[in-house]
Amino acid sequence: MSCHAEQELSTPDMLQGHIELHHHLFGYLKSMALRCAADLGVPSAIHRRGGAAMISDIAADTGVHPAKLPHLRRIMRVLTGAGIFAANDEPSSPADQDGDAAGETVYTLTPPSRLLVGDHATCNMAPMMRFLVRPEVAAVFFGLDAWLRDGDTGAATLYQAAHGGVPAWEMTKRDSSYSRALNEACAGDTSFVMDIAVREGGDVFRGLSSLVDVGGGHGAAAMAIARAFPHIKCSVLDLPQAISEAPADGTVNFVAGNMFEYIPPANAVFLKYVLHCWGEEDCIKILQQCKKAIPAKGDGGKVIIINAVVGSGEPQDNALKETQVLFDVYMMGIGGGEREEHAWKKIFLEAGFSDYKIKPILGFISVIEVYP
Ligand SMILES: C[S@@+](CC[C@H](N)C(=O)[O-])C[C@H]1O[C@@H](n2cnc3c(N)ncnc32)[C@H](O)[C@@H]1O
Repeated sequence: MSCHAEQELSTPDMLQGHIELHHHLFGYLKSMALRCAADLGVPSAIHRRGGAAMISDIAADTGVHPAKLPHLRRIMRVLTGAGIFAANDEPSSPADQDGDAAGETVYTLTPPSRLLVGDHATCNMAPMMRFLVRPEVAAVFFGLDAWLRDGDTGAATLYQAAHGGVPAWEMTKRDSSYSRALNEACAGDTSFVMDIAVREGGDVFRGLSSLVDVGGGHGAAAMAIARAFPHIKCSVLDLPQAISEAPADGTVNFVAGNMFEYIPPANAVFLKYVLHCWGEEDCIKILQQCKKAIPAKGDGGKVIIINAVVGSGEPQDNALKETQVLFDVYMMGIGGGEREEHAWKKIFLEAGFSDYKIKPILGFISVIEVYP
């Protein structure tokens, strides 16, 4: 039996549709190839060779077995096609992969692979690659259609539906390797975003003498703030499973606790990438606790949020819009979502705050100051 489309589409349209479907269906191979290159340290290897390297150099520097050189070439070919690396003379067909000509290919870095050079201290995004393709994370989205049809899940998130009812932040308690991978991913991303936040939105920290980073994980944001503004006494509040593995170097004070119950007092509460993990009601509860922790209206207290504000920032190109949509679906999986300004405003007002100010710093990522 032929499918419906075969009777309706011209042959060129069928071919095009077939190609595009495969492009999307194999999309996960790009994610896996990217994770592989990040784990092998390919971007750093190219960087150490002065920014340009042949496949044999990359293999030698990353510990790839010489017998696997043709396979590494295939991976590099996928990633070059995806814009992660650039190549001077990319082989034109898979049949050329093992030929001599392919041996001459010189790979260079592009902006995305430059973000994968180095370690945490130098803004490394590699831990995020590792985390986002973990089986526990990918598994969340396998049940999407069933979850959408199911009206009986009550408050259960897609994450819980995929993990036998266990919420995301309970999983970090049960599985220390998952917890470590998440915290390392957040720390890598944070060191990158905080560089920009301090540069573009640093004014929000001026005049503060103390700050508590709520849901601050391993303290990367608090440490960045303490480095840029040494007079601010910075603390981090997070769940015990995150705090127990935090690298305490004395720069910031770590407190294990639950933000729904108590937040230690400070001039300002800082929340980076926390509220988009939660639905509206939970955000209001968290912000009510934040309000109790800061000085009252007129006494300089505020909440500083770093999160996406959908539709904010410069006019958006398609890649940025698509990234925003993907972030939103990912957060939906955990039980939250990305918000437009009107949704943020509703939450702030319902939590008892009187005003707010949004400053876009990186695409749709903004610094939001919220005042009692
Ligand atoms: C997406 S991560 C963001 C981490 C960090 N702020 C960043 O931007 O890198 C969310 C953090 O919230 C923490 N968290 C979740 N539930 C919490 C709770 N009830 N109390 C305190 N922290 C919590 C998690 O452990 C995790 O570190």
